[in-house]
Amino acid sequence: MTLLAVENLTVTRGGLPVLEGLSFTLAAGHALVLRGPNGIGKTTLLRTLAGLQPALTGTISIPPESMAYAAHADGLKSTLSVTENLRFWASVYGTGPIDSALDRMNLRQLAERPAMSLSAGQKRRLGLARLLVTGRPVWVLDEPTVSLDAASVALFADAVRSHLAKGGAALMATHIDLGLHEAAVLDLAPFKALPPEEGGYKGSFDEAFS
Ligand SMILES: Nc1ncnc2c1ncn2[C@@H]1O[C@H](COP(=O)(O)OP(=O)(O)OP(=O)(O)O)[C@@H](O)[C@H]1O
Repeated sequence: MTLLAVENLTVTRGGLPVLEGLSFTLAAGHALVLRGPNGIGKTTLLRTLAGLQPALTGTISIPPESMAYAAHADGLKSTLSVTENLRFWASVYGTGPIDSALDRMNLRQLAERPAMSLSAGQKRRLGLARLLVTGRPVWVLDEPTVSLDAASVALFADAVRSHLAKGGAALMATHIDLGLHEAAVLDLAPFKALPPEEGGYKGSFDEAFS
């Protein structure tokens, strides 16, 4: 079953297309890793899918509300404890107990600590635990393992696997090997938008006057 279908998408940054003509599907139980050099547009694509910016052209089959987006800013409430943060998110998403998220991301020992007192990697673990309480089927993750040590990367990979096993899907931009060998890879290089002088971006100035 397809959970996410993207068709002929063009995404922009600073008003200019960065990726164009992008189509792909993501089925239940599958993970897709976005690859491409710095600046190709991975973050821009994920932000567009998450509804944080509009696409220039194309269609996205599901609304942002079906996705759980996690990026560099973790969206944590710094004065709330780890437990309170997770309870807060569980109430926002209308889901239930947070115990399994605490355990899965190895946060039990830190449960009463305010988020602001956590290390960068611990904050990242809390950010990933948030995904677990969203109950949303499609995870959209931008560099999810930044600051994580090897043990935490393994915890994260386990959490993704378990999400896939329950019929979820994950789309991830990452430069590191997550050890998720079942994940497919989408190379974004062929979708790099051409600058207008090389025949790219059909909505160019000249065309507007033709
Ligand atoms: N605020 C901005 N205004 C204009 N252009 C921007 C802005 N932010 C980023 N860009 C440009 O948009 C392009 C796509 O950036 P994006 O962050 O999506 O790439 P990325 O593939 O995620 O890169 P990385 O691997 O370094 O995280 C880059 O060429 C970048 O320089």
